[in-house]
Amino acid sequence: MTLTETPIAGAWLLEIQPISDERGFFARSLCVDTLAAHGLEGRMQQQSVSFNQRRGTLRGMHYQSAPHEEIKLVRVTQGRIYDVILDLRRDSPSYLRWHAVELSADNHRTLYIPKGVAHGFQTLEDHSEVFYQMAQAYVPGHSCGVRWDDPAFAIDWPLAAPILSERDASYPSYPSESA
Ligand SMILES: Cc1cn([C@H]2C[C@H](O)[C@@H](COP(=O)(O)OP(=O)(O)O[C@H]3O[C@H](C)C(=O)[C@H](O)[C@H]3O)O2)c(=O)[nH]c1=O
Repeated sequence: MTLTETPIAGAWLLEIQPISDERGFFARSLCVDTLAAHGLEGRMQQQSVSFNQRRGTLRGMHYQSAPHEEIKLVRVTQGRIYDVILDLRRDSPSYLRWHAVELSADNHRTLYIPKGVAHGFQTLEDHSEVFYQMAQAYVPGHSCGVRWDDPAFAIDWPLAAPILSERDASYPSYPSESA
């Protein structure tokens, strides 16, 4: 498994190193000690799955508010997504910067998302399934979000007219004094 830091401080891309033979391959996709050696948390509390019927579905941009901020590992077990992380940590050198990575069942990539960084994605294929592991539990009252299309972030999404939940379509604009 290799780790590459993204332009968002503390967010890392984990890639497998397949060991192939005539049957196919085997690969390590998560190692607590390897993450710890990079100062990252590998011990997860919960895992979830998000199934998305149609290409163009957009979920995000979500995070959990203090004191329940969450560390998240995201990968794709079916299909392909355009995965976006957005730094909302005011003290971060990458504050208000966003970064996108294509995650797919074929590339087996995992994104490590630190506390304070919002997450979202848009599916690039029908029937795309996203697998999450979180180091902190889900707390409904602390589930927050910012607008996918807020000019304060100017995130480039691949497909127009996304399929959105009512909630994701109705977040307020990011307060300009914060920007
Ligand atoms: C996240 C979550 C949701 N739920 C319930 C709440 C709703 O009744 C239902 C759907 O929730 P929501 O519309 O918030 O699901 P998504 O829009 O996929 O939210 C997720 O999408 C973005 C991209 C993420 O990074 C997070 O994993 C998460 O916020 O599942 C739970 O019971 N447990 C949970 O951990």
